[in-house]
Amino acid sequence: MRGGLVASARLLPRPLVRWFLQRRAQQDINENMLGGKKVKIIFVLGGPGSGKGTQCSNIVEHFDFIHLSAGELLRAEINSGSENGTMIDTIITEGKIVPSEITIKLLQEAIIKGGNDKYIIDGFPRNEENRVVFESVTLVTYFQLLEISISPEFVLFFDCSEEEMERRLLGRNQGRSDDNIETIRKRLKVFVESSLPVIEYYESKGMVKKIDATKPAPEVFEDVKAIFTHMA
Ligand SMILES: Nc1ncnc2c1ncn2[C@@H]1O[C@H](COP(=O)(O)OP(=O)(O)O)[C@@H](O)[C@H]1O
Ligand SMILES: Nc1ccn([C@@H]2O[C@H](COP(=O)(O)OP(=O)(O)O)[C@@H](O)[C@H]2O)c(=O)n1
Ligand SMILES: [Mg+2]
Repeated sequence: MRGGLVASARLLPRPLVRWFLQRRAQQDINENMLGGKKVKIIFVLGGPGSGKGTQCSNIVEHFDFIHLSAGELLRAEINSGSENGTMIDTIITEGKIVPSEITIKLLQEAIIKGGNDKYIIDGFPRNEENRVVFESVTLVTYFQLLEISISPEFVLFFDCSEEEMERRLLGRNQGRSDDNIETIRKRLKVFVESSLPVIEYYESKGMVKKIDATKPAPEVFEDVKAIFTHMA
Protein backbone atom coordinates (compact mmCIF):
# COMPACT_ATOMS: atom_id res chain seq x y z
CA MET A 1 0.00 0.00 0.00
CA ARG A 2 1.41 3.42 -0.96
CA GLY A 3 2.66 5.65 1.88
CA GLY A 4 0.12 7.83 3.67
CA LEU A 5 -0.75 11.00 1.77
CA VAL A 6 -0.30 13.27 4.77
CA ALA A 7 2.92 11.58 5.83
CA SER A 8 4.36 11.68 2.28
CA ALA A 9 3.35 15.33 1.73
CA ARG A 10 5.09 16.25 4.97
CA LEU A 11 8.39 15.06 3.47
CA LEU A 12 8.19 17.53 0.56
CA PRO A 13 9.15 21.22 0.55
CA ARG A 14 5.89 23.28 0.57
CA PRO A 15 6.17 24.50 -3.09
CA LEU A 16 6.29 20.87 -4.25
CA VAL A 17 3.33 19.68 -2.15
CA ARG A 18 0.64 20.90 -4.59
CA TRP A 19 2.49 19.24 -7.53
CA PHE A 20 2.68 16.00 -5.49
CA LEU A 21 -1.03 16.15 -4.60
CA GLN A 22 -2.04 16.89 -8.21
CA ARG A 23 -0.01 13.92 -9.44
CA ARG A 24 -1.48 11.63 -6.78
CA ALA A 25 -5.03 12.85 -7.44
CA GLN A 26 -4.66 12.31 -11.19
CA GLN A 27 -3.44 8.75 -10.54
CA ASP A 28 -6.51 8.05 -8.41
CA ILE A 29 -8.88 9.67 -10.91
CA ASN A 30 -7.46 7.48 -13.70
CA GLU A 31 -7.49 4.33 -11.57
CA ASN A 32 -10.95 4.81 -10.05
CA MET A 33 -12.94 6.90 -12.60
CA LEU A 34 -13.43 9.60 -9.99
CA GLY A 35 -13.94 13.31 -10.11
CA GLY A 36 -16.95 15.60 -9.92
CA LYS A 37 -18.63 13.73 -7.09
CA LYS A 38 -20.19 15.56 -4.16
CA VAL A 39 -19.35 12.87 -1.64
CA LYS A 40 -21.73 12.93 1.33
CA ILE A 41 -20.05 11.84 4.54
CA ILE A 42 -21.77 11.27 7.86
CA PHE A 43 -19.70 10.53 10.95
CA VAL A 44 -21.27 7.92 13.25
CA LEU A 45 -19.97 8.38 16.78
CA GLY A 46 -20.73 6.99 20.22
CA GLY A 47 -19.05 4.94 22.92
CA PRO A 48 -17.91 1.34 22.46
CA GLY A 49 -21.06 -0.78 22.56
CA SER A 50 -23.45 2.11 21.89
CA GLY A 51 -24.70 0.36 18.74
CA LYS A 52 -22.84 2.15 15.92
CA GLY A 53 -22.15 -1.01 13.90
CA THR A 54 -25.66 -2.38 14.39
CA GLN A 55 -27.32 0.82 13.21
CA CYS A 56 -24.87 1.32 10.31
CA SER A 57 -25.89 -2.12 9.02
CA ASN A 58 -29.54 -1.04 9.21
CA ILE A 59 -28.78 2.24 7.38
CA VAL A 60 -26.95 0.42 4.57
CA GLU A 61 -29.92 -1.94 4.23
CA HIS A 62 -32.43 0.89 3.79
CA PHE A 63 -30.41 3.73 2.25
CA ASP A 64 -27.77 3.93 -0.46
CA PHE A 65 -24.70 4.44 1.76
CA ILE A 66 -21.40 2.56 2.04
CA HIS A 67 -20.52 1.74 5.67
CA LEU A 68 -16.86 2.35 6.51
CA SER A 69 -15.95 1.23 10.04
CA ALA A 70 -12.57 2.60 11.06
CA GLY A 71 -12.27 -0.28 13.53
CA GLU A 72 -13.04 -2.88 10.87
CA LEU A 73 -10.50 -1.31 8.49
CA LEU A 74 -7.88 -1.45 11.25
CA ARG A 75 -8.71 -5.09 12.05
CA ALA A 76 -8.42 -5.94 8.35
CA GLU A 77 -5.00 -4.26 8.35
CA ILE A 78 -3.97 -6.47 11.28
CA ASN A 79 -5.16 -9.57 9.43
CA SER A 80 -3.34 -8.50 6.25
CA GLY A 81 -0.03 -9.07 8.05
CA SER A 82 1.18 -5.58 7.05
CA GLU A 83 4.08 -3.91 8.83
CA ASN A 84 1.67 -1.69 10.81
CA GLY A 85 -0.52 -4.67 11.79
CA THR A 86 1.34 -5.66 14.94
CA MET A 87 1.44 -2.09 16.24
CA ILE A 88 -2.29 -1.61 15.51
CA ASP A 89 -3.11 -4.90 17.27
CA THR A 90 -1.22 -3.82 20.40
CA ILE A 91 -2.96 -0.43 20.47
CA ILE A 92 -6.43 -1.92 19.97
CA THR A 93 -5.85 -4.54 22.68
CA GLU A 94 -4.89 -1.68 25.02
CA GLY A 95 -8.06 0.20 24.06
CA LYS A 96 -6.06 3.18 22.83
CA ILE A 97 -6.32 5.21 19.60
CA VAL A 98 -4.15 4.32 16.58
CA PRO A 99 -2.06 7.16 15.03
CA SER A 100 -4.43 9.16 12.78
CA GLU A 101 -2.34 8.95 9.62
CA ILE A 102 -2.70 5.16 9.62
CA THR A 103 -6.48 5.21 10.10
CA ILE A 104 -7.00 8.08 7.64
CA LYS A 105 -4.92 6.37 4.95
CA LEU A 106 -7.22 3.33 5.25
CA LEU A 107 -10.35 5.52 5.14
CA GLN A 108 -9.05 7.58 2.20
CA GLU A 109 -8.32 4.44 0.19
CA ALA A 110 -11.74 2.96 1.06
CA ILE A 111 -13.49 6.19 -0.04
CA ILE A 112 -11.57 6.25 -3.32
CA LYS A 113 -12.11 2.55 -3.99
CA GLY A 114 -15.75 2.68 -2.87
CA GLY A 115 -16.65 4.86 -5.87
CA ASN A 116 -19.86 5.81 -4.08
CA ASP A 117 -21.08 9.31 -3.27
CA LYS A 118 -22.50 8.56 0.19
CA TYR A 119 -20.55 7.13 3.16
CA ILE A 120 -21.31 6.58 6.81
CA ILE A 121 -17.98 6.60 8.62
CA ASP A 122 -18.32 4.58 11.84
CA GLY A 123 -16.05 5.26 14.81
CA PHE A 124 -14.19 8.20 13.30
CA PRO A 125 -13.03 10.79 14.31
CA ARG A 126 -12.37 9.21 17.69
CA ASN A 127 -10.12 11.96 19.11
CA GLU A 128 -9.02 15.53 18.35
CA GLU A 129 -5.98 14.37 16.34
CA ASN A 130 -8.23 12.23 14.08
CA ARG A 131 -10.39 15.27 13.37
CA VAL A 132 -7.54 17.76 12.85
CA VAL A 133 -5.53 15.49 10.53
CA PHE A 134 -8.70 14.64 8.54
CA GLU A 135 -9.33 18.37 8.08
CA SER A 136 -5.65 18.98 7.21
CA VAL A 137 -4.96 21.15 4.23
CA THR A 138 -3.17 18.29 2.53
CA LEU A 139 -6.10 15.94 2.64
CA VAL A 140 -8.71 18.60 1.82
CA THR A 141 -6.60 19.82 -1.11
CA TYR A 142 -6.16 16.27 -2.34
CA PHE A 143 -9.91 15.56 -2.26
CA GLN A 144 -10.61 18.98 -3.83
CA LEU A 145 -8.36 18.01 -6.73
CA LEU A 146 -10.60 14.95 -7.07
CA GLU A 147 -13.51 17.42 -6.91
CA ILE A 148 -14.67 15.55 -3.82
CA SER A 149 -15.86 17.60 -0.87
CA ILE A 150 -15.42 15.60 2.29
CA SER A 151 -16.86 17.87 4.95
CA PRO A 152 -19.35 15.87 7.02
CA GLU A 153 -23.07 16.54 6.46
CA PHE A 154 -23.65 15.90 10.17
CA VAL A 155 -22.57 13.69 13.06
CA LEU A 156 -24.89 10.92 14.25
CA PHE A 157 -24.23 10.42 17.97
CA PHE A 158 -25.50 7.27 19.75
CA ASP A 159 -25.86 8.30 23.38
CA CYS A 160 -25.73 5.39 25.82
CA SER A 161 -24.80 4.92 29.50
CA GLU A 162 -21.45 3.35 30.34
CA GLU A 163 -23.16 0.57 32.31
CA GLU A 164 -25.32 -0.38 29.32
CA MET A 165 -22.33 -0.19 26.90
CA GLU A 166 -20.24 -2.40 29.21
CA ARG A 167 -23.08 -4.91 29.49
CA ARG A 168 -23.50 -5.05 25.69
CA LEU A 169 -19.78 -5.42 24.97
CA LEU A 170 -19.47 -8.31 27.43
CA GLY A 171 -22.22 -10.05 25.45
CA ARG A 172 -20.93 -9.17 21.95
CA ASN A 173 -19.19 -12.53 21.35
CA GLN A 174 -17.35 -11.54 18.17
CA GLY A 175 -14.07 -12.95 19.48
CA ARG A 176 -12.47 -9.51 19.60
CA SER A 177 -9.28 -8.98 21.59
CA ASP A 178 -10.72 -5.78 23.07
CA ASP A 179 -14.07 -7.09 24.38
CA ASN A 180 -12.73 -8.19 27.79
CA ILE A 181 -13.64 -6.30 30.97
CA GLU A 182 -10.15 -4.87 31.44
CA THR A 183 -9.88 -3.42 27.92
CA ILE A 184 -13.56 -2.37 27.92
CA ARG A 185 -12.94 -0.24 31.02
CA LYS A 186 -9.91 1.36 29.27
CA ARG A 187 -11.94 2.03 26.10
CA LEU A 188 -14.75 3.64 28.05
CA LYS A 189 -12.18 5.90 29.73
CA VAL A 190 -10.68 6.79 26.32
CA PHE A 191 -14.18 7.51 25.02
CA VAL A 192 -14.95 9.95 27.85
CA GLU A 193 -11.52 11.63 27.79
CA SER A 194 -10.80 11.75 24.04
CA SER A 195 -13.90 11.00 21.95
CA LEU A 196 -16.61 12.91 23.81
CA PRO A 197 -14.68 16.20 23.34
CA VAL A 198 -14.83 15.65 19.57
CA ILE A 199 -18.61 15.16 19.78
CA GLU A 200 -18.79 18.37 21.89
CA TYR A 201 -16.77 20.19 19.19
CA TYR A 202 -19.30 19.22 16.51
CA GLU A 203 -22.16 19.99 18.94
CA SER A 204 -20.77 23.54 19.27
CA LYS A 205 -21.13 23.81 15.48
CA GLY A 206 -24.70 22.52 15.55
CA MET A 207 -23.71 19.45 13.54
CA VAL A 208 -24.76 16.68 15.98
CA LYS A 209 -27.95 14.63 15.73
CA LYS A 210 -28.17 12.79 19.08
CA ILE A 211 -30.03 9.49 19.35
CA ASP A 212 -31.07 7.76 22.60
CA ALA A 213 -29.23 4.50 22.01
CA THR A 214 -30.29 2.77 25.24
CA LYS A 215 -33.61 1.69 23.67
CA PRO A 216 -33.94 -1.72 21.93
CA ALA A 217 -32.19 -1.75 18.54
CA PRO A 218 -35.36 -1.67 16.38
CA GLU A 219 -36.64 1.42 18.28
CA VAL A 220 -33.26 3.12 17.90
CA PHE A 221 -33.41 2.47 14.15
CA GLU A 222 -36.86 4.09 13.96
CA ASP A 223 -35.22 7.33 15.16
CA VAL A 224 -32.28 6.84 12.75
CA LYS A 225 -34.61 6.11 9.83
CA ALA A 226 -36.51 9.37 10.45
CA ILE A 227 -33.26 11.32 10.07
CA PHE A 228 -32.16 9.61 6.85
CA THR A 229 -35.64 9.67 5.32
CA HIS A 230 -35.67 13.47 5.54
CA MET A 231 -32.16 13.89 4.12
CA ALA A 232 -32.03 15.82 0.89
N1 LIG B 1 -30.13 -1.04 21.08
C1 LIG B 1 -29.48 -2.14 21.51
N2 LIG B 1 -29.94 -2.81 22.59
C2 LIG B 1 -29.28 -3.91 23.04
N3 LIG B 1 -28.16 -4.43 22.47
C3 LIG B 1 -27.68 -3.78 21.38
C4 LIG B 1 -28.29 -2.62 20.84
N4 LIG B 1 -27.58 -2.22 19.76
C5 LIG B 1 -26.54 -3.08 19.63
N5 LIG B 1 -26.60 -4.04 20.60
C6 LIG B 1 -25.65 -5.14 20.83
O1 LIG B 1 -24.59 -4.56 21.58
C7 LIG B 1 -23.32 -5.01 21.07
C8 LIG B 1 -22.56 -3.80 20.53
O2 LIG B 1 -23.23 -3.32 19.38
P1 LIG B 1 -22.37 -2.69 18.18
O3 LIG B 1 -23.33 -2.30 17.10
O4 LIG B 1 -21.23 -3.59 17.84
O5 LIG B 1 -21.83 -1.35 18.89
P2 LIG B 1 -20.55 -0.45 18.55
O6 LIG B 1 -20.22 -0.64 17.09
O7 LIG B 1 -21.00 0.96 18.89
O8 LIG B 1 -19.48 -0.94 19.46
C9 LIG B 1 -23.64 -6.03 19.99
O9 LIG B 1 -23.60 -7.33 20.58
C10 LIG B 1 -25.05 -5.68 19.56
O10 LIG B 1 -25.76 -6.83 19.11
N1 LIG C 1 -10.77 6.14 14.63
C1 LIG C 1 -10.44 4.99 15.25
C2 LIG C 1 -11.38 3.92 15.36
C3 LIG C 1 -11.01 2.77 16.05
N2 LIG C 1 -9.75 2.69 16.58
C4 LIG C 1 -9.32 1.48 17.32
O1 LIG C 1 -10.14 0.37 17.01
C5 LIG C 1 -10.80 -0.11 18.19
C6 LIG C 1 -12.13 -0.71 17.84
O2 LIG C 1 -12.93 0.30 17.20
P1 LIG C 1 -14.46 -0.07 16.83
O3 LIG C 1 -15.11 1.17 16.32
O4 LIG C 1 -14.46 -1.28 15.96
O5 LIG C 1 -15.02 -0.44 18.27
P2 LIG C 1 -16.56 -0.44 18.74
O6 LIG C 1 -16.90 0.98 19.10
O7 LIG C 1 -17.33 -0.97 17.59
O8 LIG C 1 -16.56 -1.35 19.94
C7 LIG C 1 -10.87 1.13 19.10
O9 LIG C 1 -11.08 0.77 20.45
C8 LIG C 1 -9.48 1.72 18.84
O10 LIG C 1 -8.51 0.97 19.54
C9 LIG C 1 -8.85 3.74 16.47
O11 LIG C 1 -7.73 3.64 16.99
N3 LIG C 1 -9.20 4.87 15.80
MG1 LIG D 1 -18.54 -1.05 16.14
